[in-house]
Amino acid sequence: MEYQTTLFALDAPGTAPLAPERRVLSHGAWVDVQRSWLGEADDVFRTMVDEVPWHAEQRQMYDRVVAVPRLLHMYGVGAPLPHPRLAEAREALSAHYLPELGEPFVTAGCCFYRDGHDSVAWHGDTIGRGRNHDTMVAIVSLGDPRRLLLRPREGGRSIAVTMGHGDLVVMGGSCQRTWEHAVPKQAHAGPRISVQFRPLNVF
Ligand SMILES: O=C(O)CCC(=O)C(=O)O
Ligand SMILES: [Fe+2]
Repeated sequence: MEYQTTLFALDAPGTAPLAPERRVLSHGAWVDVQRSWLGEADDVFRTMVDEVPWHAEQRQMYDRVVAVPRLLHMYGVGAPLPHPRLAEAREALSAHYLPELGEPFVTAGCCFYRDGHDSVAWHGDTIGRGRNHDTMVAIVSLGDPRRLLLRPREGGRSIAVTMGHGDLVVMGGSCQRTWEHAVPKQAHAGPRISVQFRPLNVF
């Protein structure tokens, strides 16, 4: 019986068919959202907590060195991902977005937000191609829900997208250069992992 269950689980498609809903923003930016997309999200989360070689980073802020408030690991081009569902997810995203993106997703940047104190400040992923060209960053979220805030660089109202367990959120078009995003601190939050799939030369 155990054996059968395992076989079925392995046979099951890892991810639901991709049919995200698009929210068109100003300046040629957009976000796609598909709730509960990733298969076996619980198992992917647990595996990542235990097996990703998480490390802390520090950065210079004016005259001080401060801890980056989250743990990080980057799976570069060709690096095996820590769970087969993630490899499937990347393939499915590459296939679905290829006509629009023109290239595959090849890297997987991972962030571990240990609790509500961990966060990421306002920024765009503008190192490399995202500085001057349209591109995409596809985020799979695992664990506790957190808010992704987005705001136009020129000023204007921000929008919030809650990223829940297994949800897919794709930032596309000019989003990295005409908008900024952040994951703000919040009073109460359990652990959350974010996996960000990016094309070559987008950081
Ligand atoms: O936590 C997230 O999903 C977003 C992280 C992010 O924006 C980044 O690492 O560039
Ligand atoms: Fe980012």
